[in-house]
Amino acid sequence: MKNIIEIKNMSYRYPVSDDFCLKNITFSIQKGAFTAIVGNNGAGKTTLCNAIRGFVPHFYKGELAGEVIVDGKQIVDYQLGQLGEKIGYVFQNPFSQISGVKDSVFNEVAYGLENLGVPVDEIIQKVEDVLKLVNIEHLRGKNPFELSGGQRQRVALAAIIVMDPDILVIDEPTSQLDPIGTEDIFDVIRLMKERGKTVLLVEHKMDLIAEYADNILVLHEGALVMQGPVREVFSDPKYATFNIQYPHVTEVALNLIDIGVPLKFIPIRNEELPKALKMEWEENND
Ligand SMILES: Nc1ncnc2c1ncn2[C@@H]1O[C@H](COP(=O)(O)OP(=O)(O)OP(=O)(O)O)[C@@H](O)[C@H]1O
Repeated sequence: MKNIIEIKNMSYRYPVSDDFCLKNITFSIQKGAFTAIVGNNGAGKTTLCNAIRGFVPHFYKGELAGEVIVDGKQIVDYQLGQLGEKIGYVFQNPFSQISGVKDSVFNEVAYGLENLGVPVDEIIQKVEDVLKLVNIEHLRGKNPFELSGGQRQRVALAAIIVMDPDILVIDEPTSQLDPIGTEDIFDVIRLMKERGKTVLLVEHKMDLIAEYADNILVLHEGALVMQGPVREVFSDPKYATFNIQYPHVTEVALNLIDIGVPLKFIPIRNEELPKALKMEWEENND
């Protein structure tokens, strides 16, 4: 499978800062993969997303070293507009994403397509499909500024999905949502993956990462300290050294191991803990 994103020895320093907030980062992402970026506050997750979508260095100047390659082309050789068509970016703060010039959710979601000059009947069809997908049909007539944070997060996601970009970079899409709303958003993201989209997601909810993502990048103080399939990273004792959350079930399992309860493997999804206990028990009682 082709690498759609390649980062080679990338370092970045913001203009006003003395220190590099991203340090010598190297990784690649295959087309169609769902990758979660995790790390403590200030680790550099949002800055890394901004480097991938070209805002570093096109918008935030500063000092960039190394290479950022998207779909075979260096990021510095793209126009920001070209990158905007290829990469849909959903902001951490849904309040930043609302355009402020549209008076209904329907028109807000249609806005990007209108700017591209897409024929009206096509716009209507696409917006209807996406409103249904993200489960906000009932909000179509509402003013985006009257919505709750969670509703705005859905509208922001819809406004990006409707543009049909190859890559989705999503920064904490569920911070304003309750557990049900959160699961709904992850279902939409899963659907995007099934449609062949490459997804990069910053998220603190590790249970959902364990459930849905393929790979994890672990950032710590600007360095990429671990990368690999979700199960490998959560099961690696090195992960514990960064004081980042685990999936709840993994936390419970590690506590059990600590007090001397052996497990056949380290579970990362809820349904796996009984399995790990049962396998261990059966092996010892044959
Ligand atoms: N515009 C900026 N100018 C200068 N420094 C910045 C800027 N934006 C972020 N930083 C600094 O860069 C570092 C990385 O910040 P970043 O927002 O990328 O981290 P993060 O992992 O996304 O954190 P959080 O989980 O809190 O969102 C931090 O030390 C932050 O203070």
